[in-house]
Amino acid sequence: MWRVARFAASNVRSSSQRRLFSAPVIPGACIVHKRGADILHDPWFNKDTGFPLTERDRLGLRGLLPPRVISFEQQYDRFMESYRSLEKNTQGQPYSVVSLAKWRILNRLHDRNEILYYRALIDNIKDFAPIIYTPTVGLVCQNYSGLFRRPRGMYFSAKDKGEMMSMIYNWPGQQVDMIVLTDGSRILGLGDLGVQGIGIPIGKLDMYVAAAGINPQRILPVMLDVGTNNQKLLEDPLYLGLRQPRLEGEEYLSIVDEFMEAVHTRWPKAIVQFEDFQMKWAFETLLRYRKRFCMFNDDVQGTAGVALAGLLGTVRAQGRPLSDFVNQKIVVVGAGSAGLGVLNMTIQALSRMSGNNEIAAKNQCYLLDKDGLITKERKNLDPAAAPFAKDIKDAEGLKEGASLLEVVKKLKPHVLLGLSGVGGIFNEQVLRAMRESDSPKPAIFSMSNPTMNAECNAADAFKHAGPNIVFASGSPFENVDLGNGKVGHVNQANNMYLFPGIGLGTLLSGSHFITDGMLQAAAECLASYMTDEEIQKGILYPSIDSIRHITAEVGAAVVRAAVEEDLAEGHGEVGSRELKHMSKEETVAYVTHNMWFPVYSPLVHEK
Ligand SMILES: NC(=O)C1=CN([C@@H]2O[C@H](COP(=O)(O)OP(=O)(O)OC[C@H]3O[C@@H](n4cnc5c(N)ncnc54)[C@H](O)[C@@H]3O)[C@@H](O)[C@H]2O)C=CC1
Ligand SMILES: CC(=O)C(=O)O
Ligand SMILES: [Mg+2]
Repeated sequence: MWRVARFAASNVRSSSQRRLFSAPVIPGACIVHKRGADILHDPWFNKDTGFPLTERDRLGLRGLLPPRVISFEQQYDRFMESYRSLEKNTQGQPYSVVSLAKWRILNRLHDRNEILYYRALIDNIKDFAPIIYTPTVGLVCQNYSGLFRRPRGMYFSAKDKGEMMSMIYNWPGQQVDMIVLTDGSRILGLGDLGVQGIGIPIGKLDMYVAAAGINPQRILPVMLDVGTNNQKLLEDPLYLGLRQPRLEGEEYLSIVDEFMEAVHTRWPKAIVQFEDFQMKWAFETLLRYRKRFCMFNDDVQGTAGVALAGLLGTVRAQGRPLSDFVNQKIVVVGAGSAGLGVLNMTIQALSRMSGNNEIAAKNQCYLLDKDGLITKERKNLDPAAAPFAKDIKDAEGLKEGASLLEVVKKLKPHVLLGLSGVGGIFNEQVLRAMRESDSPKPAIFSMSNPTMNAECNAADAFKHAGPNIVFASGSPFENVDLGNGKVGHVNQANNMYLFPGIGLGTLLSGSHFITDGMLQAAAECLASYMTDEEIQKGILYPSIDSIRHITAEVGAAVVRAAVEEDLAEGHGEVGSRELKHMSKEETVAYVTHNMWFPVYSPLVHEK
């Protein structure tokens, strides 16, 4: 059962209290095995002009830097000034020019000085997330081969078969906690981008550092390059990946198997997040590895929890008790890894709430793909979508393959949720039809990324579907001015609100697996986070400014779920017994205490 009491408990926190949250600072000394110029060229240790004179002496840096020592705060201000002047100078230029220029300046800092980079990212997450994450990261992936200056992360290709166990030891970090892995086959809604998809693990891991406080020396973005079926890339002379069609079947799986074994051998406790795999491999690898390794699929499982939290929020926004969730008619558009993940978790929740009545739960939900409404009459029905296909007798007179417009007109759904990757399919007619929804506050979730692939934009949603809707999108949009001082609030329904907490909580619990119970606890925590006052205004998710706070809470919920399932073996000095005896507040404090925060720490040289 969903623990409804938690929703009431959430009301005691105000947004200002959340903003006051601050992470613990003061890390100890940091051991380096290099000296002199090698340190200046290592972004993990480099402090630029910030090295104190004594440290310059100790590390053989004296004379390699201009004499004046600049404080961290001055360095920070200098960077932000140059960022703001770039913003000013590029005003009015096309989106792609401006955002790529912003990405370049951030990327240069990332390559040079990670402490300063991550501090700037954490302090300006609202401005910078759209650059290092969706939508700009999509543009960066599309242009990756041209933008490439330095490698980041690791690249395992089909040509490395048999070598991965030794290759994994080429990574310079001693310990890795968090890996984000892609094969580049479905990058956001942009399709197969081959090796260029490495931008996604990099962006996701930046969010891990910023939101979850994972130490950047312990993260590893990985590209599994098994070829690409993108003809344009195969013909591009600058393309940096393998110029061959994608491996399929056993050949493909043997590459992923070898990588997973290699990772597990070197870092048995590392957590692997699978990201942006095309649907067939997303499901197959999840099934194959989730009981053997500590892994999850973000698109299937992370997205599901975020969507479910939003759907529960829409019930509260209607002024209804949560138990009314069982009466919501939900239309999901897109039957891929994300859409099916969402539907699966939603049906589980509906079913629990209606006394384990899965049939009643399924009756509330409708699924469409590129060929329209999916029913049991569908020829060549995808086995993954089959459990959600409508029995034609329960389809309210709708036919197999009915169009989106027909479905919306007939059903008058409470929720219209897009995960199709197709920009603009919630067109004017569809949105107007949502005015007839049976809900006083219909929900429109346009969750596909990046911005161009969103099913509709925020302004159109409020304009055509009316001012009463609650709106969420996968990529950020500005709030909409509805006139007369009213604001149409735009929520960002993105898995970034869960995956950092899922990874962090799993790490700190010491669990070897990520179970449905841990994922459900993460989703419940997010769902209960918003106050009734916020929800009434149509605000379903926290502001990205408080992502570190929500991540600590989600992380703690995941730890506690692992403890409940007797999977928590502890982390570092904290053993399973201590975890068992922690109260909820103590667990949050434990998680918060373990979040890394960027400050310069004294460097100590060791041979
Ligand atoms: N907001 C978030 O947190 C997340 C958003 N996404 C976004 O969701 C989108 C889909 O991702 P996946 O499910 O992994 O992709 P996928 O390729 O596995 O599935 C896409 C689905 O959309 C369907 N589709 C295509 N054209 C359609 C149309 N005209 N009408 C209805 N359905 C149509 C396809 O038949 C397929 O079932 C991507 O744009 C991705 O960026 C994915 C994960 C998280
Ligand atoms: C957000 C995300 O994971 C996606 O669009 O694929
Ligand atoms: Mg993804």
